[in-house]
Amino acid sequence: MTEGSASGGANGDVDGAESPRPYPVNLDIRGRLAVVVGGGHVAARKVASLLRSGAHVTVISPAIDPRIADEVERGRVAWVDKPYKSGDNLFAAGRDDDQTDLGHDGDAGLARAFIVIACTDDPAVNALVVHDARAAGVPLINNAADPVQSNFGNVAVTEHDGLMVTVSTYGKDPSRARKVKERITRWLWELSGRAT
Ligand SMILES: C[C@@]1(CC(=O)O)c2cc3[nH]c(cc4nc(cc5[nH]c(cc(n2)[C@H]1CCC(=O)O)[C@@](C)(CC(=O)O)[C@@H]5CCC(=O)O)C(CC(=O)O)=C4CCC(=O)O)c(CCC(=O)O)c3CC(=O)O
Ligand SMILES: NC(=O)C1=CN([C@@H]2O[C@H](COP(=O)(O)OP(=O)(O)OC[C@H]3O[C@@H](n4cnc5c(N)ncnc54)[C@H](O)[C@@H]3O)[C@@H](O)[C@H]2O)C=CC1
Repeated sequence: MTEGSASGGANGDVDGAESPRPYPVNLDIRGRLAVVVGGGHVAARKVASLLRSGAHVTVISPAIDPRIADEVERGRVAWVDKPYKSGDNLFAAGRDDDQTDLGHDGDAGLARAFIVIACTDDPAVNALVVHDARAAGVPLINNAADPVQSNFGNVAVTEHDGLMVTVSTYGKDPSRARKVKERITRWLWELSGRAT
């Protein structure tokens, strides 16, 4: 049984009134190591939000989206320029602080991560990353293509004038979450327009 599957995954099925809901929190991840495996469109979005929250981000992928490349260029993201491989010594290129030294020879590569997000376009690789992250004791694990394998889900976020509003569909309809978030954003701007 996969982690969290008893409740349909942390952000999976939440149908009946008796089903447990995901526990909503605001996490302090400043200075924590976040490893994103995959470097495409989805990775670019996750990297941006991890950076906004002050995480130290390492991306493992043979290719990266221009938005990630830009952050690598600016020294804000460490890039391990190769396909994911279990147990690799992932001493991150481009930054030598302890946070991105993911392991020495023999260490499980992901062991120092606080958050791991698997978002390659290969389901087998994503599943392997989730497996390795669990084995390494990583606290927070997300498979962007499979909520049932995740123990947390990403949410749509809008911020305005000291307010943060987050929207979730329990993993069921991410586009709906984005659309509702966009409406809330417009509404918050309208409200603040009236207030002034
Ligand atoms: C479960 C979850 C896992 C997680 O990422 O944690 C997940 C999973 C999946 N998303 C899929 C598709 C898309 N997701 C987006 C966008 C967002 N997805 C986000 C979150 C989540 N997505 C989590 C649940 C959120 C919730 O509970 O509602 C947002 C809110 C936050 C963020 O990513 O930062 C962000 C909006 C950002 C914003 O603008 O605010 C778009 C683009 C769009 O809509 O613009 C598309 C293309 C839509 C299309 O194709 O129509 C697929 C199908 C993939 C496939 O078919 O291959 C899966 C897999 C599956 O559902 O099984
Ligand atoms: N959670 C979410 O918000 C969403 C999730 N998805 C899912 O996320 C996955 C990725 O989608 P996109 O980013 O649009 O794909 P993409 O094609 O833009 O990017 C895939 C990335 O994975 C990398 N990759 C491939 N094999 C790899 C390996 N062995 N090791 C490391 N990196 C590897 C590629 O180099 C590329 O950078 C898809 O499976 C899709 O189902 C899609 C849309 C939204």
